[in-house]
Amino acid sequence: MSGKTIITLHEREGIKPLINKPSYRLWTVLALLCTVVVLWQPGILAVSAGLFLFMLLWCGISIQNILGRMLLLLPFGAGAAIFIPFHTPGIPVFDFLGFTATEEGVLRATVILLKLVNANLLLTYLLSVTPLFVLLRSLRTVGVPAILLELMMLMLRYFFLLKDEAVSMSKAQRSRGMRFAGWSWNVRTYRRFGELIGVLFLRAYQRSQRIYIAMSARGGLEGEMPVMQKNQMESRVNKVLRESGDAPLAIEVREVTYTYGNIKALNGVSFDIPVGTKVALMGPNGAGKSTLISLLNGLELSQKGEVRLFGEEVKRDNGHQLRRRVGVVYQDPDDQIFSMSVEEDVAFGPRNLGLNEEEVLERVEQALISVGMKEMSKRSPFELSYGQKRRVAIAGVLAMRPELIILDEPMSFLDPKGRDELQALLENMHRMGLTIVVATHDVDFAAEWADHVLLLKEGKLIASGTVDLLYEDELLERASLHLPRLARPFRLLQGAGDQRPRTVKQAAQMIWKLMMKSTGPAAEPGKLTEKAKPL
Ligand SMILES: Nc1ncnc2c1ncn2[C@@H]1O[C@H](COP(=O)(O)OP(=O)(O)OP(=O)(O)O)[C@@H](O)[C@H]1O
Repeated sequence: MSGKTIITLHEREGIKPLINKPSYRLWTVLALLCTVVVLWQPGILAVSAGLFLFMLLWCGISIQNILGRMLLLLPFGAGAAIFIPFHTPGIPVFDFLGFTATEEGVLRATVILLKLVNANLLLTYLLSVTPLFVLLRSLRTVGVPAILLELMMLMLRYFFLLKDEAVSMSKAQRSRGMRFAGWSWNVRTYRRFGELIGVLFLRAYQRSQRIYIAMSARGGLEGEMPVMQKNQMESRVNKVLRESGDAPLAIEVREVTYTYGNIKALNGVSFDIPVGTKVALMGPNGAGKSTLISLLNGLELSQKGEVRLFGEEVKRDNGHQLRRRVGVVYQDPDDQIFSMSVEEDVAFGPRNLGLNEEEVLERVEQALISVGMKEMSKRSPFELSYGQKRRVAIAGVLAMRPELIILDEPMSFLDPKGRDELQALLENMHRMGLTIVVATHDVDFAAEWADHVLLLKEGKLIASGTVDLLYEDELLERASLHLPRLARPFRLLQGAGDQRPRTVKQAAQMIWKLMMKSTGPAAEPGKLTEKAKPL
């Protein structure tokens, strides 16, 4: 453990907690703190300080860390050492600058200093061996109200958020030549610094709004929905679907319009998505994809038209119930993760469903296994890589066991291996029976993965259908997309322009067939067209 570390976010190797159960640890420290407060014998306090120091070293806490925390005592200790001996009546011992220190005063100052040292050692032990989120949870066992703990967690999240925003802004500004050199700042530097602080709070505010939406989407702000209620609702919806005799539809969007002020983000959009479909939602920047996602999740309500999820119209009063059947994974995982450990974060949604702790833990384990993050369950999410955070965000949604899952640009910032793994995970989720909607700009991924494509442009649905849409040049042009890479070589080969390989395997088979067909020298299939010939 580094000498700088004062609190710990996750369990660290090499640190022995001495008392394994965090709540027992907390109770023991509290009991010892009370004992230290009531003791007035300097001898006993000195011995206990020695014992606590030995205990800390035995636990594996570095001496730098202990000394670092002792420095925090300096202002209080100095106050006790300077004032108390001279202000306590009793037998005089020595004079200093005209003030007389008394025997009782020296004894009292020594005792107070020893008490401070003991308390500091105990708190160092507690904070060093107990991850912060575990500590906060164990405060429940000493009667701290749950709401207060939630508030503390959120405040901590806000603190980390500000820190992250400050670090990324400072990096971005320094990379563009900004410098805060030394103490000799000029007016321009102060002005820039002021702007920086203002923008920092604005960004943190915007991010906290997004976190609020993500919490709300996982039932965090609307109180518990008992599982019974959810089951009852499911059976009611399924009954409606059975009685209607239609193919079950996961999503029905009818003439939906949504505006921000005078900007029409969605304009008369209509489509149906049957249960179990893999949908790619595509379109250029500003097409209205994110707005549509907010409507599908019931976070926003359409101003005209209607949205139905699993046969039930999304309204203000049932939005939060339907939302629990629809999981959304936002583009930036930092908007979605707010708890102090991976497992706490994944457990957030199931706890809001009112499940018992055993079932919550079972769901958390399953969700973490399915995204390959079981090993990291105790880690702090804020210390993970971007790809790992995205997996945690997906696990958090999977643990809610939704029937429809919507992912906003899930491939962004992932390395090629991460993309392959995410695609495999999406396939897995689909096999589990989920309907999946992925908002993406990645045509190659959409062509390979999706069953159905929705093309949006300037708030209008310009096409809805199978992935064949992704091979229609005119549509691609209108939607600012390009032909899937696997199909491009075929456009350059005579007689093969209509080939639409979705996977590398299909492309290889098509090439093989073309090679088999190829016999004569002139216009045989598979020969390069004029366009493709080298000059
Ligand atoms: N909060 C907002 N206030 C005002 N206008 C907004 C707001 N959010 C989105 N818009 C506007 O609504 C339109 C649709 O935006 P939306 O974010 O839904 O598009 P998108 O397809 O998700 O874009 P991108 O691919 O860039 O994420 C855009 O013109 C955008 O400027």
